[in-house]
Amino acid sequence: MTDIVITEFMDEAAVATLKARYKVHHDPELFGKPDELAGLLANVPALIVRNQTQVRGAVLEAAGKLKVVGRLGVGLDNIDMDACAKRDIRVFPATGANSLSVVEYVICSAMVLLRGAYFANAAMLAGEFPKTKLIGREIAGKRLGLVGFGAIARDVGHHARALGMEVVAYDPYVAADDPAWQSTQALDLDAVLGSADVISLHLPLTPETRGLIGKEAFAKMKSDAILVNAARGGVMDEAALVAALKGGKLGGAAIDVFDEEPLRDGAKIFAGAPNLILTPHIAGNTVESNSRVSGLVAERVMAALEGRT
Ligand SMILES: O=C(O)[C@H](O)COP(=O)(O)O
Repeated sequence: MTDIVITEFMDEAAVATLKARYKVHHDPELFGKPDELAGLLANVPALIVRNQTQVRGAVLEAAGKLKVVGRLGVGLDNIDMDACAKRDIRVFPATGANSLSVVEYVICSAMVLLRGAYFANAAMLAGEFPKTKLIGREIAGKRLGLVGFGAIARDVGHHARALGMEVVAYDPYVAADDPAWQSTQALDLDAVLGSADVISLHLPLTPETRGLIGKEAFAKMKSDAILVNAARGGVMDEAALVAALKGGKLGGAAIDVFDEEPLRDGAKIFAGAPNLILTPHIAGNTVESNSRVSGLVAERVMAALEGRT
């Protein structure tokens, strides 16, 4: 009988650790087969997912013996947390374990877009030498505006300061006397949007944050600002982003997360938008973070199954 079902990719060493002690069913594509998943879960006490598996509705209904969900990441919007609580199912995210990968994605994207020097291969291969067209900007001395000031945002701020950036943030849920504000100026949302050279979103997707960065928010940004969204797609209005880029109202954007993933037909909306980097929700995924995330979740799931936590 299966003890643990894993529905998405997971570091092989961590899977081997689980297999040494438990009967494991690991299918990295199972997230796309909800009926098969529901059929597998009837007597299974532990489920391990990333963010593509929807842990709700029929899947939870079918999982009558489920006690533990391991989440190979930090966002919990793919898991019905209320339904899990009602069923006494404990959910263990990999808090902190992918932060550094997200930090590097944000900083790297901001540097690439500020510098503006890395999209010239076609011209170079055609024999051009566009030296005067590729004079970009330094990151040092620029203002980073963090929208959301949780653990990952703070880590981004820490690294940004090391590069000489000034860091400001908006987060109404962080108390005014929180020590985190000692190194970062708290501003209201409009002030962050209106004054930052690089804006990075670090918000969970909730009814309150859905669509927060829309047409009005883009209108407040500096026309040469860079936007990075490695948080959740629904937080930002994709059509408004494209309009801002096409209208010269925004300097560039790196977008890792989308309203609908994968993009499919939704990809069309981004066609022709300049200075835009699109990536498939991988800001938190590196070889190193996969190892840390998988090791942490494997340990937490085993501890829960063995009554050690
Ligand atoms: O919530 C997260 O931690 C990130 O979105 C990454 O999630 P993933 O590793 O499941 O893609």
